[in-house]
Amino acid sequence: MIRVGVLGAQGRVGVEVCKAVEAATDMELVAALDKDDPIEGLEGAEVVVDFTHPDVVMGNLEWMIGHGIRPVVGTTGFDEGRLESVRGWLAANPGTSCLIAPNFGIAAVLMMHFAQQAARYFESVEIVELHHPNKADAPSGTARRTAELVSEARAKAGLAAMPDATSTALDGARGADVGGVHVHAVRLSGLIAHQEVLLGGDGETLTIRHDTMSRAAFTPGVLLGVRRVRELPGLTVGLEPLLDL
Ligand SMILES: NC(=O)C1=CN([C@@H]2O[C@H](COP(=O)(O)OP(=O)(O)OC[C@H]3O[C@@H](n4cnc5c(N)ncnc54)[C@H](OP(=O)(O)O)[C@@H]3O)[C@@H](O)[C@H]2O)C=CC1
Ligand SMILES: O=C(O)C1=N[C@H](C(=O)O)C[C@H](O)C1
Repeated sequence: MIRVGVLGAQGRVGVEVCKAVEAATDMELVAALDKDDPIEGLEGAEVVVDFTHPDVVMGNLEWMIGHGIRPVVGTTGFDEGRLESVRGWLAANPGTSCLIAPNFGIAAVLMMHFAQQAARYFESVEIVELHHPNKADAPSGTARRTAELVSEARAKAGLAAMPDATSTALDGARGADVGGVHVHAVRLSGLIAHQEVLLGGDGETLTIRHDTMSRAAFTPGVLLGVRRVRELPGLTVGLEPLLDL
């Protein structure tokens, strides 16, 4: 049995993760903590799933890694500086490991993978992410990661900057620039999490779209991460290696 803790257990995703861990025959839910619970409540856990908030996740990670707990992290807001800090904590605590995935939905991971594969064939790529209005961060972790993967694929293929003659624009009209890829964030009641990657070339376009219909969609990927994080070395970013992508 894997002894699992959940941080953010009363949140929108945390509730689903607790249910999934309790239903898994190879896991025991030993701690389900939320905002005002002392983090020491995680001490009996081998693996802890974190779905909290970008403002608190770094403190959680430093504490967990320092206590030999392996984190499986869904919380977003990671940039290269934050990932480097996590690598430092892991290096100071040999034998630990950590998985951080901007999206645990299998279809979402495939959407990112397909966008990365398609990127080198098109001169233009833009990303539109659409989420519920209670989301803390923009753009989404998934959109940021997709843009990074697309940007890397374009650089590897030697593509030039995308065509864009805009010389006058209202602030924000062209979205955020992530590695040269424009990312647009929509916040709309009624939505959960959605993304379109728009690719354009000579006289044709390709749209890759992903829709999350239920937050239960994240739990198979989270359980996979919990089962496999112990065999991963150091820091793993993204679920791709666990899906052989
Ligand atoms: N990787 C993935 O597949 C996915 C990632 N996410 C990400 O996960 C994060 C959480 O999303 P979501 O569940 O919608 O957010 P919620 O706000 O619904 O849940 C977060 C929970 O964490 C609690 N919390 C805040 N601070 C702490 C703390 N220090 N210790 C323990 N619990 C704390 C919050 O309490 P309170 O409300 O009182 O502040 C809340 O109950 C976001 O960053 C989101 O982008 C979301 C979906 C999928
Ligand atoms: O906050 C959310 O809801 C989600 N957050 C993740 C992100 O920022 O990419 C994953 C998914 O989009 C849902």
